[in-house]
Amino acid sequence: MPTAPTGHPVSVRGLSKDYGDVHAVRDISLDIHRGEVFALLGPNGAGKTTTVDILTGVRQRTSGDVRVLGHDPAEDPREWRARIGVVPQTAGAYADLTVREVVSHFAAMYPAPLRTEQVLDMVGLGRHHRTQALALSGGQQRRLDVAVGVVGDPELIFLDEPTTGLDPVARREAWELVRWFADRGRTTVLTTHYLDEAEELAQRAGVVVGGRLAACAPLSELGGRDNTRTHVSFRRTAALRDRALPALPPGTETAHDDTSDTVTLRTSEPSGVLSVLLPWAREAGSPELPELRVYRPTLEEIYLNLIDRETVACP
Ligand SMILES: Nc1ncnc2c1ncn2[C@@H]1O[C@H](COP(=O)(O)OP(=O)(O)OP(=O)(O)O)[C@@H](O)[C@H]1O
Repeated sequence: MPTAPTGHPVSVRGLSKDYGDVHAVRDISLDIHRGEVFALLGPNGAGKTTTVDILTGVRQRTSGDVRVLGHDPAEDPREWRARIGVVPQTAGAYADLTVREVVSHFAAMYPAPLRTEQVLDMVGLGRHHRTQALALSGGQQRRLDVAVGVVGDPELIFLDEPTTGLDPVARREAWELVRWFADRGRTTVLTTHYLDEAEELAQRAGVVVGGRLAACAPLSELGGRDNTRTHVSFRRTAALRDRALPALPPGTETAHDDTSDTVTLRTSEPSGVLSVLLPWAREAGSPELPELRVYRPTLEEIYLNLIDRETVACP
């Protein structure tokens, strides 16, 4: 049964999952677009793995409507399973086989798999193809999980924290692999705690908090990031402490952190702020403003601010 060409590879409406009294996923609505890398972000225990497990047919939902490549994963049809690739959070337990044998074994389950050697090279295990899987290091084992998950050349790939435990070189190899699939028009759902990884790879992200979708947007717009103001901050010297701030450009917001005695000015006119701030400091006998910083909030700061958001839908 083919997917409707206009349909999204993943479409979720009102998804909820309870484990007894624990409401792990609450009323999530989400569309993942064809060909995109979609990052699923959120703190520990937020409900990301539960969501991925439902989308991949590993767990049953409590309520809601879910379509993955046009099918309900709860029905788990065999030909549908061959079209998705899954790298679960927990590492696979491979029998007493070499790395090459493990990947070949999984490749044989798919109608049109990638070449085993190619996949091993892509995950950086080419040199280790004769090594017993049980003898691999933790990071190498993780690379083998990735190889097993993608060897079927899937249309849709679920990667649940694929780079946890990988060294920086291996992480970048994993990123290359995600990009390689994206270039082939494949769709990827990437769960990660690494915001730099999301920023490198994903076009859009959903932030799950307490089982709810707290934000869903292109990475560049997440949490209103595109509209965020520039922050101008400095530590007050004794000379500045008792002086009122100068007249700042209209709309500038002022905040003060008592612990560090730091003033932060949020503005859409950072040059205008500096042009009145610096003469003001000079006149006060403090020509250098200690710890002067001019910056836009990072993705991490935006993410941390999102934790208290209301539920949103993700069209
Ligand atoms: N099999 C289970 N039985 C009972 N509760 C569960 C089960 N699996 C998960 N939970 C609970 O459901 C909630 C969501 O867990 P889940 O593993 O989906 O979170 P997560 O966002 O993937 O977390 P992490 O980032 O730590 O992997 C947590 O409160 C967790 O304790």
